[in-house]
Amino acid sequence: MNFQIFADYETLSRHTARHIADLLNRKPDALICAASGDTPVGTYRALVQLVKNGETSVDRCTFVGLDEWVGLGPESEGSCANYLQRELFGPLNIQPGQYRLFDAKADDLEAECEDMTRFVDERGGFDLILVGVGLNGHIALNEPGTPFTLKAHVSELAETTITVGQKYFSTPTPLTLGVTTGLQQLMDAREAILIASGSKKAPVIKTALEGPVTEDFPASIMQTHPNGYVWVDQDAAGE
Ligand SMILES: N[C@@H]1[C@@H](O)[C@H](O)[C@@H](COP(=O)(O)O)O[C@@H]1O
Repeated sequence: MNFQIFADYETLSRHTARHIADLLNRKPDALICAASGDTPVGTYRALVQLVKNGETSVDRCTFVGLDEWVGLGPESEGSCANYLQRELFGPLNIQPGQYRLFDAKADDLEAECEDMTRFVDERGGFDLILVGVGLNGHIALNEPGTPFTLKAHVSELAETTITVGQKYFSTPTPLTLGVTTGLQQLMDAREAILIASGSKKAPVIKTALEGPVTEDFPASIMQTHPNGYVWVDQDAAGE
């Protein structure tokens, strides 16, 4: 695993965007799993800049949304779909045929997860998965205690996730379940990048990197990824 500390959020974001651009230049039809959340905003903005400058192209790649709140769709401001459209697909002019998002309003969520897993498997797995980390150590919506061996699945949200998740919504929103990419898919991805920023994430990063590798702290799985990168800013490296 590669651990690097960057001076600030801007530098971290530019470095991560550059890494994605390098992958796209090597493999223009790459399959990329993209997180939502506050952390990757800077990375996506930097990537948009690189594309605008002609340093890379997203014309042939495919994106998969990392996770979604069950019951919410793109019309909901706090949904992952809305976020990815706003921060990534819109600014990059990504066409509808170039991405697959969880349908978290599907009647049969298990079938939706199986379908998502099939979509990824049929394309040979992820070339790159970009994730953030929750305050309880979750990756995507893989909460503490989730087996490392799961692919896409329905997850019962932890209390912290429900509380912290309110920051994405302007009015209180009931959240109970999620649909999420599984940690087996993160392990199977040819590259996995976890980014974190800010002092709130410092204890999380310490436990993820120095604690035992355990399903009780999902982010610890990064220690075992053969091409895993944990990139943080100074504040997130504080502990
Ligand atoms: N489900 C999302 C994760 O995919 C995200 O990476 C994490 C951190 O979010 P943020 O970057 O806003 O701190 O928590 C959320 O609950």
